[in-house]
Amino acid sequence: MTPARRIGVLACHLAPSETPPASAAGSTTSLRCDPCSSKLSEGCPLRHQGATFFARRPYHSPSNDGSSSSLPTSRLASSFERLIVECPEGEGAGEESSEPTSSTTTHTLSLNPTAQADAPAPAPASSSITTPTYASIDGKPSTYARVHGEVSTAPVVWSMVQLSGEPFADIIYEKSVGEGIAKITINRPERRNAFRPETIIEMQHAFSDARDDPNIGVIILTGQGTQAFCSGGDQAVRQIGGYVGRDKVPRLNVLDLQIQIRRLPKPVIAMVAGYAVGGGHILHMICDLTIAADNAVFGQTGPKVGSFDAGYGCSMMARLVGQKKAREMWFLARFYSAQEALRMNLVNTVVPLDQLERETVKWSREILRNSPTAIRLLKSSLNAIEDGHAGLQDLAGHATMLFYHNDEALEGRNAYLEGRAPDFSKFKRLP
Ligand SMILES: CC(C)(COP(=O)(O)OP(=O)(O)OC[C@H]1O[C@@H](n2cnc3c(N)ncnc32)[C@H](O)[C@@H]1OP(=O)(O)O)[C@@H](O)C(=O)NCCC(=O)NCCSC(=O)c1cc(O)c2ccccc2c1O
Repeated sequence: MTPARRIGVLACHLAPSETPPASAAGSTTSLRCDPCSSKLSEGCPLRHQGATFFARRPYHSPSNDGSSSSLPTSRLASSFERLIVECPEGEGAGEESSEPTSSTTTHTLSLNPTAQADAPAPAPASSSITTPTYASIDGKPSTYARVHGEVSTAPVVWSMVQLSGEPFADIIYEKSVGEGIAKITINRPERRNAFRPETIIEMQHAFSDARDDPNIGVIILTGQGTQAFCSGGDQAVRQIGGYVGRDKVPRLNVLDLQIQIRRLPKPVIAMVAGYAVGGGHILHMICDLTIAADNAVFGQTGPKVGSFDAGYGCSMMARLVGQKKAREMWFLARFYSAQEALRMNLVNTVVPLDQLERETVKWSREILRNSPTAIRLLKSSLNAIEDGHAGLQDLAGHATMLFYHNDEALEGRNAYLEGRAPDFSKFKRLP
């Protein structure tokens, strides 16, 4: 029998005495296939290779049946033929261990009695798919990792958003149900998601809504389909002076969108499949993070089509890839694979195309766990040194917002409204 592969086993809180029953059905009803959510007990119809399984109950909650055992925080690996559950004697089994340790009990459950005994084991998951959330000094989960647990990669339930006014024609705007993620999708796949003035105006409305919605903490920007994130300005509507929309006014309004994304006090993640070229390449660079599918292609085309973005398109790029490489990208206008882009620091990670949204959502959820004010200030601070007066103005605005939560600020306002001199004497002048 080919042994089932373990993709990575985290701490399992099943006590050694709690041996899972020989039938998988009873013990695995709360476990679901990570990519497709099918119940482990029923088998994954898509037979995802090397899928991880995870328990749906929240971490550290009592089990639904009222028993006192805490949730198995394991990320369980399975080949669908068999499920291996490693149960350490104590807490804190090592992650990614290849062999059971002496303090580990291994339970093997037969999941699919009809499976071929000599069926090939699934390929091990690429390390880029399961971006490790927590490193530790000894391979064992740190206290922080145990408290926070793994980030869920369960699929998001998206709900379409329609704002007042005309329905969106060039974009799709969605929000996750019960989570703080918004997704803006350029929806012109027949033009490789090239943007025209109307596309940009719709994106501006959606970004503005996501900025103002206090429930939204992360925004994903992407393109419809797998062929392109965005191929830049629609050359078919480019005329003298800019790109022309229904109102016949030539515009370069993507420049306003760049500023909007840059100034938005929430992280924006570019989720890139296929081509991110021309003005589309600059859009992904402006985003705070870029998650690339392995079919992604990056590059500038401007010099080939008689255009250039000498604003963020140059300064941002030079910061990301360095001056020499930026000159290469612009002067030669070559295209670069996702792996090359990773090596050039243009993107944060590369994942298989079919894992793209899953990984992007995982990153989003990881951000959403953290302090929104810390994230807000960090984005502004990371921008500030590059953005000169505008960057300082943005950072200073956040300082004012925080000060407005403070009694000292309220004393000033109250004194004014009450027609008296403010008494700031009780506020300490800290070192
Ligand atoms: C993106 C491609 C490399 C994809 O190649 P592929 O072979 O996969 O697909 P096709 O070439 O057959 O494309 C399918 C279909 O889409 C049309 N299309 C694709 N991109 C565009 C586009 N940008 N504009 C208009 N139409 C586009 C294509 O014509 C096909 O249509 P059919 O009817 O024939 O089916 C490749 O398509 C490609 O290289 N595209 C052009 C990329 C490009 O040059 N973009 C513009 C760069 S300039 C720019 O974006 C820009 C915009 C601004 O607003 C600025 C503002 C201020 C300063 C600078 C700006 C700026 O530089």
